[in-house]
Amino acid sequence: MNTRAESFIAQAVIRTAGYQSGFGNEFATEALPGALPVNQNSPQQVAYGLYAEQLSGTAFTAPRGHNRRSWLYRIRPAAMHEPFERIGNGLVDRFDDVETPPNQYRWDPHPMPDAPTDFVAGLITMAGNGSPDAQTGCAIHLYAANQSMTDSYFYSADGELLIVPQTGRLQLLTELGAIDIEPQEIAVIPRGVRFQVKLPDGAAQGYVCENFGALLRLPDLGPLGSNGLANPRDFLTPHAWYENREGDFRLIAKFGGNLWQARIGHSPLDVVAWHGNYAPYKYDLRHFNTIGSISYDHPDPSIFLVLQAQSDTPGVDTLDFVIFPPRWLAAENTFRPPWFHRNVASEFMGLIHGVYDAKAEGFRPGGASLHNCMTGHGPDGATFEKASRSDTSKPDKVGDTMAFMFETRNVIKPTRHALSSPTLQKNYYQCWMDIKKNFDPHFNPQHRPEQQ
Ligand SMILES: O=C(O)Cc1cc(O)ccc1O
Ligand SMILES: [Fe+2]
Repeated sequence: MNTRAESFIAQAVIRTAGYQSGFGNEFATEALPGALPVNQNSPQQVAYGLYAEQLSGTAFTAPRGHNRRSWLYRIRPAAMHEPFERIGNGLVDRFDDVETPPNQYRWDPHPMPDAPTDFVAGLITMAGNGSPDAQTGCAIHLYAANQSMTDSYFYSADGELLIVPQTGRLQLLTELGAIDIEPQEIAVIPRGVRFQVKLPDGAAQGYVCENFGALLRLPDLGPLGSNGLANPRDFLTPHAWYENREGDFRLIAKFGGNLWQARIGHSPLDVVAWHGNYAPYKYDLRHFNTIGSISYDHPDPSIFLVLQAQSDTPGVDTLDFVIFPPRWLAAENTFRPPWFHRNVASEFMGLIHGVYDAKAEGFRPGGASLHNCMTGHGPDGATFEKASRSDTSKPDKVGDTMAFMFETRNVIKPTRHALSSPTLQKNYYQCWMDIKKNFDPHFNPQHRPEQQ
């Protein structure tokens, strides 16, 4: 890395000291004073000799409440690069060419690579559904990287990227500014936005959900009222930041499920000013205002919904991002952990930190699990035994935890790699096999424990 590049990264660190707050706001930000045009988007000549460019994330005619676009004022237009050519996909894989068994699956964390590997080379597709062509569904990737990106830049034309770090901080240098995130924070990079990933800790691992469908948004709150869950002001978008850097660089695109590469003679992170509502953002999961039962029974996990991608069917999302944060359990005379269940939806889970309250052991931070449409799952045997005998007259804190779920309308299809990976736990199903038969046809209902 040359010193010039380093000085710009240092500048990025300074600029990220503050962010613009609010979800999907109309932001306006300039790294040089007066770079934004006044009263119009596309003047005949832009200040500082910049080029005006519109970046649209929704159809031009999408209703105003859903319409997302930004105007970028940049040193060179995004069109300036050599033609793209196919490169190897690495472990970025398709998920539609292997039959999906209706089994429960769980994986240990993926090992860190030995060879130098940056964020893009470190992507491992685990599962997915739908397709970028149909603009619905998602791909679920892990990443394991030990090298910062220096001379390459990346974007996905297939979907917006929801990045969930599990170990190691990330510095996301994007066209629209720089975002720093650490485990228990997330970031969303919109479809098409070019970026580079630096690793301030030298290595990082985590999860990425690539959302092919409608843009992620905050859910309606219904009877909860006007506050709660993820509050809009906690979503942070960077200020404009740019680098004025020339060299022999590579622009890597994910397009139609494949990786493509073009030579580019300058950094595409050259946006000096921008305004609009199509921009990357970060969110600290520890700010989630968790709502739960204070009477009896464990509620549906929809109360833990952070972000949703809506489908055309009201109430049915193509993708839900749900978290299971630290919280008090106070419900009485009830089985407090997640119950046994089967759903029409499909569930891919990850663990960022601590222990997940439905699984006594085996679900490791950095690992993953998959329970597809109508596949039976729920607490493991040990968790069931403990929770069905615990004292529910006192509240209990689930303290040391941060699990999450990518929940989808359609079946989540694991990739060939995921199904053959050494990290796959072959005996996962055993966690339910020791559940005791307690059935007693002579049980006297008069003697049952107190009910609601
Ligand atoms: O399967 C899981 O562990 C996720 C989950 C959690 C919960 O609290 C209720 C339902 C559900 O699917
Ligand atoms: Fe579940």
